[in-house]
Amino acid sequence: MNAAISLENVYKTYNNRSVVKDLSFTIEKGEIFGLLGPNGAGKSTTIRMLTTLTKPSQGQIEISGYDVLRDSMLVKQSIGVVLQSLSVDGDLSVWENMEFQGRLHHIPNPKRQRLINQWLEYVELGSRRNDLVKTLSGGMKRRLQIARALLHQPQILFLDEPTVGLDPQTRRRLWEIIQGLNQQGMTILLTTHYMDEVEYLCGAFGVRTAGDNRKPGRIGIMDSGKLITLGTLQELRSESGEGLLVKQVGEHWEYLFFPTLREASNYLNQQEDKTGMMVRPSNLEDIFVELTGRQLD
Ligand SMILES: Nc1ncnc2c1ncn2[C@@H]1O[C@H](COP(=O)(O)OP(=O)(O)OP(=O)(O)O)[C@@H](O)[C@H]1O
Repeated sequence: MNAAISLENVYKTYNNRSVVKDLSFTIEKGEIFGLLGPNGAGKSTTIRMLTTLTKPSQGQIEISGYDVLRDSMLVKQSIGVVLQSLSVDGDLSVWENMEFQGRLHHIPNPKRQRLINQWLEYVELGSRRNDLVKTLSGGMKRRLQIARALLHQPQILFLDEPTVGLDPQTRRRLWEIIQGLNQQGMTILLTTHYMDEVEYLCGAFGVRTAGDNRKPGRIGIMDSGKLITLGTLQELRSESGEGLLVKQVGEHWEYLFFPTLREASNYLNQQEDKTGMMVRPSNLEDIFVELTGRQLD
């Protein structure tokens, strides 16, 4: 079995209300997987269950072949976690934050020093090692969080909305860092509200180098606690329709999916009155809105 992450009929219930319902899917080793969903869909709760921060109410979760309930220590050793809240200590220096994490994981010296150096260089914070974390920008803090999560050499990295609140340049730099980790073989599960993030990291726009045999990442969309679809960007587009006719009706827009762009164009050409109509390829946001019936905040 080559699964890095596997969920089987997982539920999470708070006060008799199931906020995650019958979740089953598998993520392969080395895969990059984007979990999308509107606010309250259950993405963070799912990440919290996968990272042993909260227990599933029902069902089975295995991480690197270890059960999250029975073998939680082994699970913790095999994962790195970057959550939404910035959990780095602002009154410590960059290096001290890394030192603290290394000691928590009982990484002996000189290996600890070597790994701290290696990961700070990787996230381009080597020159800021002695600076207090509170003097860093939001993007630098996020990079420090990633470096810290990787210090104990996990095989799987969980990122809960890694680029929220960051400017476009900083977001792109983080994408490159995340993609680089995946290219080195790291399994990555991220949640996000940003369609372009998923399209870049899990879709057709991710940079592929010559001889790069990686498969495109997969995307899961959750809504009201359930996984409503799962596949590569291309699979999701084929399923919903690759061609889209956008039509203005009064103050609203209607979206009509067609199997191909050509079929959408043919339909448009057959219309006597083409006012307020246009045809274009469908994208992830169209599919998201079609499936969840609403847009992300
Ligand atoms: N500790 C808790 N106690 C009770 N309800 C909770 C708890 N944690 C989460 N919930 C509820 O579970 C549902 C799913 O929340 P969750 O944070 O997992 O969604 P999300 O998809 O991550 O949303 P967002 O995109 O806003 O972060 C929400 O209705 C939330 O109010």
